[in-house]
Order: sequence, then C-alpha cells, then structure tokens
Amino acid sequence: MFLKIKQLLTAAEVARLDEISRDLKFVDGRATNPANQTKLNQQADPADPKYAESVQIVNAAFARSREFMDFAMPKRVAPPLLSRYEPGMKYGAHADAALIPLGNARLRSDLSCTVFISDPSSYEGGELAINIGNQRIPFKGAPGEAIVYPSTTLHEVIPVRSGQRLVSITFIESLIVDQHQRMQVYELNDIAAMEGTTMRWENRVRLDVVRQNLMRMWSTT
Ligand SMILES: O=C(O)CCC(=O)C(=O)O
Ligand SMILES: [Fe+2]
Repeated sequence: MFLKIKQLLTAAEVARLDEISRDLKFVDGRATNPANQTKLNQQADPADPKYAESVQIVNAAFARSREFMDFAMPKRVAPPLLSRYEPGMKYGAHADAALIPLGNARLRSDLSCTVFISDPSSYEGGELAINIGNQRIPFKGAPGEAIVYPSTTLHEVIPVRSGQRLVSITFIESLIVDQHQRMQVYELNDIAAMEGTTMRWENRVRLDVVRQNLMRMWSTT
C-alpha cells in the first residue's frame, strides 16, 4: 500500500537540492491548483534554469532505486517538483488530479510520492497525513527518505508551525492501473526474487508463467 524508501537520495544529493533551493525562484503553489483555497505553499518556478537540475537529481534517484521500480512499476514519472512550506503554510485535505499535464500529453496519477529534504527536527508540523479508512497516518521523513502512496487517497500537509519544510513531490503513472492488481504482482515478484533460486526449477518456471501472465493481462504498457 505504502512504500517507504529509507535512502532514496544520498546525503550529497540532499545537500545539493538544499543549495539549489536557496537560489531557485519559487512561485505560489496555487499556480498548479488554482481552485484549491487550502493550498498555501511555494513551488519551484519551472522557468528557472536551476529547476532542471533538481528534476534530474530526483529522477536519477528513482531510476536507480530497485525498491521504487519494483513497487511502482512506473510507466511515466512527472518531473519532481521542489515545494517549500514556511510557517503557517499547509496543503489542506485534497484529492490529487487524476490527469496531470505532461508536455502535450497527460499522465494518469496512480501513485504520489514525497521525497523529504529538510531535517525533520528543523521544522515543527508539516506532516504529510494520509487518510486510509478511518485512520489518518502522518509521515515526516528523514532527509533523502521517500514515501510512495496511492494517488487515490485523501491527504494533506499539516500546517508548518516553525522552520521550513522542503520536499520534492511527484506523480507516477504505473504500468498497472489497479492498486490491488499491482500489489498481487509485486508480491509474486518479491517471492520469486527471494525464493526463486531455492525452489525446484519446474515450480519456479510455473511461478514465472503466472507472474508474466498477470502482467500481460493487467499492464497497459
Ligand atoms: O508535500 C507533500 O508531502 C505532498 C503535497 C501534495 O499532496 C501535493 O502536492 O499534491
Ligand atoms: Fe496531493
């Protein structure tokens, strides 16, 4: 359901993103969601040349993360966006847009991801709170840590009370639209990865047939 990636970014990448954020131009977060009165944050201005470097750093981290690739089965990843919250800023409970403009095309958001950059001890409040059933689950990660969660949830960023919260956020279109189907394939793939070398070969091959057939049935390529 959720994937926490302990060290998506290296310490050097965290430091570089922090440095970039100091010179980068930030704009009102409502630029990408003008209808939401509860969105009060700052986002990197895509027109600023330094923005491209921040995108490249986070994209490269996703691409090399085995955990991310296995869990998300990404087809397309939207350019990760640096977002900043100063005291009093927040993003009220909301649904992520199903279709996100990506050049001339649109990306369907199946999964959302927050990559934490600021040290959690440097700011108060600012948790990402995700509603699942009647539970509200707060996340506040260490620098370089990422949380990947279904875009289908109602979620919010709690107001920051002091300090500054810098994160990079993105949306992922998965090869498998349906969360439940995706998790079944993920489980089978994980079992094959862990037990595949110790299983009897005939059974390993049968497991592979099932895994590949489910992917064939459910993926949209
Ligand atoms: O800042 C975050 O952790 C998440 C922000 C968010 O929900 C969004 O941009 O849609
Ligand atoms: Fe969101």
